[in-house]
Amino acid sequence: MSAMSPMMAAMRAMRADPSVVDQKLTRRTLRRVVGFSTPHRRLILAFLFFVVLDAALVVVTPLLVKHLLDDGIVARDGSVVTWVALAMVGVALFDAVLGVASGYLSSRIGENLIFDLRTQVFGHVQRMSLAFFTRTQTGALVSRLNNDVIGAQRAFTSTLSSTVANTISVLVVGVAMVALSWQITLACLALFPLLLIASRWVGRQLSGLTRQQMNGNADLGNLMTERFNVGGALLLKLFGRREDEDTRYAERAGVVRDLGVRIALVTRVFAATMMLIPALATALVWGIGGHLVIDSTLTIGTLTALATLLLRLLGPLQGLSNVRVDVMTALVSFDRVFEVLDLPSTVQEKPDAVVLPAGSSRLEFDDVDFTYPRADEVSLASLETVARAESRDHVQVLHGVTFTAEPGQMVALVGPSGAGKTTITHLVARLYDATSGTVKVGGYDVRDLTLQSLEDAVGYVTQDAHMFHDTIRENLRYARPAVTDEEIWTALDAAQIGVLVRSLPDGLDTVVGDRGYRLSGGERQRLAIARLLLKAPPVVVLDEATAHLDSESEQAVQHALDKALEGRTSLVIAHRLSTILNADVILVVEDGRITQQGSHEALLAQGGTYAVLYATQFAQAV
Ligand SMILES: Nc1ncnc2c1ncn2[C@@H]1O[C@H](COP(=O)(O)OP(=O)(O)OP(=O)(O)O)[C@@H](O)[C@H]1O
Repeated sequence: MSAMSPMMAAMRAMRADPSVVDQKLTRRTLRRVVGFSTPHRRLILAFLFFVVLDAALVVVTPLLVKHLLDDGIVARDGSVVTWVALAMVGVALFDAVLGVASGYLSSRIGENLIFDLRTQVFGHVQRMSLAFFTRTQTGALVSRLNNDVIGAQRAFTSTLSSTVANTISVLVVGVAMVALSWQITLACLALFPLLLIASRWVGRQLSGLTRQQMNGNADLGNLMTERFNVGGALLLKLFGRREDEDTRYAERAGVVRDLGVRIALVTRVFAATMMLIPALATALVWGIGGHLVIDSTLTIGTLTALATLLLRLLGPLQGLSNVRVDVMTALVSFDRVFEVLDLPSTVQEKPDAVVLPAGSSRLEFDDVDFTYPRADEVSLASLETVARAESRDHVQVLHGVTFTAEPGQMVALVGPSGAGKTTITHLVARLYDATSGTVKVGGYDVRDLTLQSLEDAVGYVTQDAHMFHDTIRENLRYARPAVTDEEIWTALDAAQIGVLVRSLPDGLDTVVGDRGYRLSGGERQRLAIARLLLKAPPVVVLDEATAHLDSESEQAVQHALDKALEGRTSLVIAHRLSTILNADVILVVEDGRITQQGSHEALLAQGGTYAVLYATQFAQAV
């Protein structure tokens, strides 16, 4: 009568990992689960009402059969036969309607719950600091958003309904059977422990095998995502490792295949047992009952009803034997979702944060120290697989960084690789927070500002300017959704990429591939500059492309940049001679410290690191 067959439900429950029962579930988890269900309590109550009614209906048909046999057929009363047969039709119709109604309610509740959980987790994850994303494995996170959310939903639909339905069924059927013949009921019940032992054994086998199978499948999935993204596929080709990859994949796929066979075998053994025990019990009922009928202690109708009821007891009993694992599995899923929801972001907006006045553009670093946060501060161990080993403290990356960029000034950062230039730029828009010292925009400590107003004020163009897999138009509208096509073209022209976009057959509707891959480095950066122009922030942070562009694109990018930085305060990681020549202030970053600062001429006259850097990195471009 329930939507899922008892056999299927039992198998699913057994595949669940029994170790989940050992998990500690706090009252808090339960309270939160109840909290999530509260908005849907009316639906849930209606649903439970239907489930209970449906479960109680289990005994009606067998009792009708008894009536039909004893008072109709044996008593040779045709009207009873007709009446009972019609009643059976009525019960069947009623049951069908109940099934549809409870199915509808169950999916309404389940889908609402998935919706609530999904939107909350998505909203929360979006607001995590960048540190979280640098640590977390995307696959693990996506799986948490998809699988666990669905697992949690099960608690409310299948588990809740099957537990309630099974309990009611066992009670109602049990009472009916005892009322009909307590002797036969007892004899049958003696067989059920056998069923429990069998299902426990299969459960243990299956959960172990299933866990291995899930890990195996995850392995296969990871291998494919790593190898089949553009970067991985490129690496694979460049190193000519096709055969090795074939072997590696075949090995892992082989493990999954063998496990599949073993799981199927255990499942068949279980299915056979599930068929055998009811068959034995039925033989018992007919054997003992048959004698009782001959002795006239029992009517034929009662015996038939008992035999039918017996079969209806089996599924619910089986379901209840696994209820603990079932409920706990669902609750563990909730716990795993809550774990993500509870992870605080290291970059938080203060409750009394103020909005940065429009046009504020003075940028100031005052004695800023910075150490990248440790894994346990920003992420969940369960969302990263490899980084677990790393638990040592990170070394300090920035030491007492102090400088000011007055409104409209261009400040260039130069220094050896790994010196901390990118890290400095990350502190401006609070991608990370300084460990000590202050970063100010427009005279406000960035930690006192609303995140939105700070993000609106600071625009970034990174080296690997990311584009979503969408059209050029949509990628540019990301900067300002209300922008018109005309404004887009103006920005594209200013960024020196208008001609190229016009020459594309689909123009603004051209889809830029995953990570904007179909564009060259220079084109992608110019597109990113157009996006920045549309956003028009007063402060610009720019990481110039290191790749050598041909002189034409070099010039185009240069013009685009001139436009982008015009009238704005900018912090530029400089790789180009013209940038350092144009910069108002150049900061030389070495080992996280600013060791020299001043104009190009002044620094050159000072000698030291700058003079060396200039000679090695920039001067050959002259
Ligand atoms: N997410 C991170 N977690 C931990 N350490 C990091 C992280 N990002 C960078 N680092 C470390 O911080 C130091 C400074 O890196 P940063 O990227 O700021 O240097 P950079 O001067 O921009 O170098 P490049 O010119 O090569 O880009 C490096 O030692 C780097 O290993």
